[in-house]
Amino acid sequence: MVLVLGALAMEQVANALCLFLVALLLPVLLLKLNWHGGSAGQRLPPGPSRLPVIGSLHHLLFTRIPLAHRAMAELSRRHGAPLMYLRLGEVGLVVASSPAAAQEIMRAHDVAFASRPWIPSVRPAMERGAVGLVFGRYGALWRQLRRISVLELLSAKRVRSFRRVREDETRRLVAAFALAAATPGEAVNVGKRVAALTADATMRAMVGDQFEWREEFLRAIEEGSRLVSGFSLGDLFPTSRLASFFSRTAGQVTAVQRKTMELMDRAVRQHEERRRAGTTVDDDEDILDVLLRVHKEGGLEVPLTMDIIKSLVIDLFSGGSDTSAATLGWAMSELMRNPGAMEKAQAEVRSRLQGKPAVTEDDLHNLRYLKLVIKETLRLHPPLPLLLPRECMEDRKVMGYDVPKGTMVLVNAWAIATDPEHWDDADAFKPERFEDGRIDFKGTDFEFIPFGAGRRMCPGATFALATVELVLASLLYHFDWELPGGVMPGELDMDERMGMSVMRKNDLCLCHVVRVPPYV
Ligand code: HEM
Repeated sequence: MVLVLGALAMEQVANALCLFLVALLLPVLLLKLNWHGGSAGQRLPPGPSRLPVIGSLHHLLFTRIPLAHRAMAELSRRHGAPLMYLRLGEVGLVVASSPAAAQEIMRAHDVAFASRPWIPSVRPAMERGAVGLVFGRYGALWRQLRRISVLELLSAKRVRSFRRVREDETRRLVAAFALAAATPGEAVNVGKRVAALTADATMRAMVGDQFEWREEFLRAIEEGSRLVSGFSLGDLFPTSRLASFFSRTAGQVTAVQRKTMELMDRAVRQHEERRRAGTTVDDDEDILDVLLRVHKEGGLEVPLTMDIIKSLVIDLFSGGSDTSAATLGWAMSELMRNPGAMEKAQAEVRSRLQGKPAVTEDDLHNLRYLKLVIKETLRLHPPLPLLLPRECMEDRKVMGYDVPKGTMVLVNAWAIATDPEHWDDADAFKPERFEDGRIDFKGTDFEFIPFGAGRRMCPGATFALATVELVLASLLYHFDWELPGGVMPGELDMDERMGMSVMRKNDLCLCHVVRVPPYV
């Protein structure tokens, strides 16, 4: 199953129902639970004070900062705790908010933190065998899926093989915007159109051009992500039967999982029929084709079941689509707020292409400034600001503190990448700061880790950048953009909302004129 636990959505943690239920359950839980702040002799990392039963939850709620990465950054700053301990209900949580803390977790102790937690909302779905890459526990199956993903499914060669899909989808987007430009002054919803493009391009790469159940699939994925991107009451109190009685999330997650697996079944049948009919050409394989071939060839250390194959495809789709859309939305927003950077990026792409009718992937190599714009966007707006949760598999000492086995661990990549201690003018959008090529997002510079680091680092960066670069270059090449209604650049709101990734809260609607007409 593809459920991406993007991060803790504070809106959900704080939702009224949860609070009401906590209040209702408090007396019962107080009798039932034995609150403690760590075993005797343990030296937990510092952090805010903890109350019986609810632990540190009240601190997160009272910061009144709706998004978890910002609330946790504020708490970590307030308590001077680059490695911070929180207790959310019964769940022990450690948050790393400095490059040194991140490096200890993802490099020095990488194996010990290489698993993912199965919170009660997702556990039933996982235990039914729907384990893919994102939620896979560290072990032989995960290692094998990781190897197949890195070497076969998301390799540079495979990503190149989807070039036609990306260029085709981008051409369609540009043609649609060119048509819309015929009505001067009318704003187009850039964010929404770009999200549809990344969904379609990713879906075509995963299951081919003929998947007829697009809408149903997208709806199910969105619902699944909504359900697992926050903590339900049952997740906060996993040992309480009362809490799990009130929490319906696990049942809802299982229902969504059934739906997505059923839709994937149809895709598998379609692919098998095509293969039997001999119409699949190796050069033209989509990701599902590759997995079915690997399955048929056999000889794997851990045999792949059909459920695992379907879960992996769903994982790659959910991992890949929203994150790229979010990056594009934020990149366009930052360029609109920073006309100097917009002008420079447009001048670069226009001077390199010299009036060609379309941007192709061959043109991207030369677009140096565009790549800096994308890096700076990922610094200020990492789509997964807390990466994905890890779980400590054995008692560990990190930065001199005890991290007990079973603790959930988050790395606040956003806090690290916007910390004035490590970045000059940290909040400003300055692509030039990456000009000297000293810092990259490959997982070795711990002050900039939008794709994570270590064994669980994102395997999809090449896939993502191929789409983001082509679409952004095309939007800047063909059109000039303006904020509607006389809004000044500095007035464009940058409010965030938590979905599968951290997206713009409000649609990015822009007016545009055609500068270089596309070839239609
Ligand atoms: C701008 C785009 C993207 C960003 C910023 C991003 C970021 C991340 C991050 C932060 C993680 C967690 C890393 C960790 O725990 O250390 C992750 C994991 C993952 N990503 Fe991405 N990602 C992007 C695009 C993609 C794409 C395009 C795909 C696939 C087509 C993908 C597939 C995955 C998978 C499968 C995992 C789980 C890996 C594992 O647990 O072993 N991502 N990504």
